[in-house]
Amino acid sequence: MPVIAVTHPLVRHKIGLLREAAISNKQFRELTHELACLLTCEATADLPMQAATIACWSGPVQIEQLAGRKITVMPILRAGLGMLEGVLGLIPTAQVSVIGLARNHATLQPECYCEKLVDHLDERIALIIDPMLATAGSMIAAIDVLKAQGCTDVRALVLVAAPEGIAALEAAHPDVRCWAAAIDSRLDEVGYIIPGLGDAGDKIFGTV
Ligand SMILES: O=P(O)(O)OC[C@H]1O[C@H](OP(=O)(O)OP(=O)(O)O)[C@H](O)[C@@H]1O
Ligand SMILES: O=c1cc[nH]c(=O)[nH]1
Ligand SMILES: [Mg+2]
Repeated sequence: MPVIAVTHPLVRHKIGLLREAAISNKQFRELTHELACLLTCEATADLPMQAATIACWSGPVQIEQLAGRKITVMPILRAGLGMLEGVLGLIPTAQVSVIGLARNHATLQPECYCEKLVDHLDERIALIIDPMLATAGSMIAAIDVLKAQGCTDVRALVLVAAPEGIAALEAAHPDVRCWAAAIDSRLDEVGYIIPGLGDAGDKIFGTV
């Protein structure tokens, strides 16, 4: 099942706070940051571990370390930037691949205006971050870019997903798992998620 609803009580509580119409930019940013941390825990729960021996104060001790492939985090500009520090706070050695996608308001198709990827994507796990999965056009375009560079383990973290976007993502990239803090009811006639959050980019950056 590519889209996984995260049902942790802290996630459910914070998503509820995020829906408040009168929320300030500061509060929206803070909650987005906190939710990104919580989603990161869920999306990395199966990372492989390896044993190592270190010098502990009491003598040699066997510990566990993260093993295997390195991670790249890919924020989808702009709104994905609101989740970046939350992910990097838990995975500080991750490298960041940036993609700028703006949804055309008439066609709802994503238009790419920036792409700066790290190297060796075929050896990395990718965590794409974006608060909103609406039609999923933006997420699918970001995954297309990563797969074209050979990335084989792509994961996505979103705050709110619409059923229409989930269906489109599952059809386009059935191998990609997506962790969502909430799955909402539907899209409206102009492609906004209902009940949703409104325009996440505007709320994070203070634009209208
Ligand atoms: O699933 P989709 O239908 O593609 O819609 C979701 C996209 O729309 C929003 O970005 P937007 O294009 O508004 O850009 P912004 O982050 O700069 O505000 C959002 O952050 C997603 O990237
Ligand atoms: O509901 C939506 C849909 C797309 N982008 C947003 O920021 N919000
Ligand atoms: Mg926007």
